[in-house]
Amino acid sequence: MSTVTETLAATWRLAAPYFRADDIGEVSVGPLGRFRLREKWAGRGLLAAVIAIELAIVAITVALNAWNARFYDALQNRNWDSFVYELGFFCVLAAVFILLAVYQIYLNQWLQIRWRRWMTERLLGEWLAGANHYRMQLLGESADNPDQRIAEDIQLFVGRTLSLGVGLLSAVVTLISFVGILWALSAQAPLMIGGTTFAIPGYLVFAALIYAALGTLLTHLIGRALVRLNFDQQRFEADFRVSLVRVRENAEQIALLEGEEAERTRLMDRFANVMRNWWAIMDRQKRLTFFTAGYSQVSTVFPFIVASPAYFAGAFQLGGLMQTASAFGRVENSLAFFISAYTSFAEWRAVVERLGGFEAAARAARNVPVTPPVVAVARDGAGAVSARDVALALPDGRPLLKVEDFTVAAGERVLVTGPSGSGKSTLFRAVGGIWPFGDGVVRVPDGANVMLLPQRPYLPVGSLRAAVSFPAEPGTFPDAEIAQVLGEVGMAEFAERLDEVSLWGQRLSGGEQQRLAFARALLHAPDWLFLDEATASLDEASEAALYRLLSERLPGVTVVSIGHRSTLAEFHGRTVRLVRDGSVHRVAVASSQAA
Ligand SMILES: Nc1ncnc2c1ncn2[C@@H]1O[C@H](COP(=O)(O)OP(=O)(O)OP(=O)(O)O)[C@@H](O)[C@H]1O
Repeated sequence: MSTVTETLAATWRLAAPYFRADDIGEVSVGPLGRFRLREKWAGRGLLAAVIAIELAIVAITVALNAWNARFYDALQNRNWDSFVYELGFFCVLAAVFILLAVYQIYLNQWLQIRWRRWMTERLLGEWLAGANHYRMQLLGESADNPDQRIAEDIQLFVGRTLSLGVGLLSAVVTLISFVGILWALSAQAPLMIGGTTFAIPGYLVFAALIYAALGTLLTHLIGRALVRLNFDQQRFEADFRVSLVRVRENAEQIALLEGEEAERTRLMDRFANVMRNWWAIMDRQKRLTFFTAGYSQVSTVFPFIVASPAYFAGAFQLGGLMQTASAFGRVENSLAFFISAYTSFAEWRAVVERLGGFEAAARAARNVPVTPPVVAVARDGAGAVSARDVALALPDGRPLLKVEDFTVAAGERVLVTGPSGSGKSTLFRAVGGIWPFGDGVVRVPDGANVMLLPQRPYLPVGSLRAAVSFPAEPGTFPDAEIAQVLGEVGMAEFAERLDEVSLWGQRLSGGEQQRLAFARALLHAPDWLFLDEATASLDEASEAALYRLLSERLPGVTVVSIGHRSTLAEFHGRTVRLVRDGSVHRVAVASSQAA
């Protein structure tokens, strides 16, 4: 757990960039129309308005406090005119207060959504840029559950930072204003006990300060464990949710393997963490509430107890007593800001830590490809993809594959084989530029249009058109062209259903998904096509048909395939094998003849 200064520093790092953002945003101000201005000015303007309103509200509470004295004096003196006048005065203050309260929330929410949109865009950028999301996942735990970070934590961060920040400001200003008032009241009504006057300047202030400081300290001691507990709760909830999502995504396999019981047990195990932590939170919360509830009850009468000797000694009227009680309450309230804000403060700290951790993980992942030793991709391969003296390693540094010479000239067709786990897919990842772990340079021709088809193609949720066009936007390819390639890969019946929205990744059979991936390749027409067991789910005849289709439709394309089937060799000019060499594998035959 970080210290308070670390939390504040982390908050600053997270929050400040928005208020310095130079991108142009649009602000619509009701009937005044729309304005285009830099986002930082929209943010700063809204923040200034929120703060100004908060300060105006404090000014109204000060005015109400003075009104208290006059109003209760009017009641005590049975002064009708004064009573009516004060009622009118109150109505004016109340009307202004209502207006301020409404716009305080409205402008606050406006700022929240602009700030959140900006942060979401930035974090999404950091996460998705240059395959960073993939590297972050490889690097491990510190960036767990990015969905929660981006969807939930940003919202909480913006909301809590504003409410705590503005609340703190309001508490400080209120404190200063009412300490002044209480000080003046202490002079007006000195402390009298048993007929003796004690000349303690500002005794009401000290009574309020000691009372509130004691409350804050005890709250901190009882409630501080909640920081860790809230942090863990969010994590356990997210783990549970992710496990549920995985069941949904793998419903078919779980059903076929009758793995429901195992899944139920696993899910309930995850939920047990949620429960255990929840019980710990309940226990802490109970102790804290015992204290805070008791404290707030005592607070109702405490100022009267402190000020009553002066009242009963006749040092001031009912108005003075009520004003004292109200000022006392304000001082104590603003000092005890942390008491009521304790839980949200704890939650906020947890959010700041998670977001800070996520940003740090994104930075670390971004640095991996630029901190040697790395596997770099140079776009200077003269007509060939080549890896010479490249060592591929696992993310933890363990060596995986030695590549003395792996060269594929443009137009070649090469099959890569080797035992499971020898590093074939990892070799492709290195060529694709997403595997920086290891040492050496992979050279790819400048401007080469490379496409990789994995065994399980990714099909985004949406229309079939979007699925087949990915990674291009739907609409990039004319429907007629999509229909044609679908027909060519043996999926003619789907040409009518391009608008249909579905979880295509779950609905289509494994073989259909692989056909769809080939359709995608035909649409994008790359110069270099890397197929990682991309036909493994198809029967041999269909596999042969797809390879023949590739030759016809993309005659110049270079094809590098990973595959285990011997029948694949006939579609390739040569085979490259990965063989075991001690504890690692190496590319053994750089250019054997076709098997
Ligand atoms: N993110 C990772 N963290 C740790 N180990 C990994 C990671 N990714 C891959 N590996 C390991 O690296 C080795 C090579 O994996 P790779 O997928 O390249 O093998 P492969 O030759 O393509 O295997 P297969 O033929 O079974 O698909 C495997 O032992 C795998 O467990």
